[in-house]
Amino acid sequence: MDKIKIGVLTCSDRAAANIYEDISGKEIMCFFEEVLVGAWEPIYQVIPDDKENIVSTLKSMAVEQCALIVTTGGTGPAPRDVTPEATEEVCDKMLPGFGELMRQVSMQYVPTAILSRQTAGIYKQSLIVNLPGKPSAIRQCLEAVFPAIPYCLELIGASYLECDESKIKVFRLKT
Ligand SMILES: Nc1ncnc2c1ncn2[C@@H]1O[C@H](COP(=O)(O)OP(=O)(O)OP(=O)(O)O)[C@@H](O)[C@H]1O
Ligand SMILES: Nc1nc2c(c(=O)[nH]1)N[C@H]1C(S)=C(S)[C@@H](COP(=O)(O)O)O[C@H]1N2
Repeated sequence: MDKIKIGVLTCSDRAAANIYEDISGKEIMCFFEEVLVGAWEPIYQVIPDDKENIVSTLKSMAVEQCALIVTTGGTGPAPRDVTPEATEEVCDKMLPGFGELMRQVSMQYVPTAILSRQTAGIYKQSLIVNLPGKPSAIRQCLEAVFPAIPYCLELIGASYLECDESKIKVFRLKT
């Protein structure tokens, strides 16, 4: 069987300029390494907070057949935070429940969770999910929304994600 491709896109001026190491993108890959069973490969990029660059990178990851594309960073209210706008520009359909749930869960950890405009949506046969830039936000958000991701990928005709049920429970409709 072909390896499932997962796009990991860090949107950060400073990580892209090597001012700090991109810990958050690596944390996303660690999470998938733990919960997925079976072959998968990351398509990983670190780019600055530039809307046109984010739009074209999301599209090229979809063309490379990434079933899932997870972004980190650029979801806040600062002038250069444009990841949600780029995601909305690319997507055919938005899935606002992802952002709603991630903000709700994040509020248990930080009161500033309300500042993230993170969202999710479908572009062709790829699911795009935005996460905040903070390394600690990665697991808090992914653990909350991941259970719905395998079924979502099935509904859009993307890949079948096999998961380690001892690490994470996922929802699938019984057929
Ligand atoms: N990819 C990352 N890897 C490691 N630490 C990060 C990353 N993104 C953000 N951080 C940390 O979280 C803090 C707050 O992130 P901030 O919201 O300023 O980042 P951003 O807007 O996503 O990225 P940047 O400001 O570099 O363009 C940063 O000061 C940094 O310590
Ligand atoms: N789980 C979680 N969510 C979080 C945070 C966090 O530390 N943990 N940081 C908040 C802060 S301080 C900001 S400004 C916004 C946007 O962050 P971003 O621009 O790095 O994406 O995410 C928010 N959501």
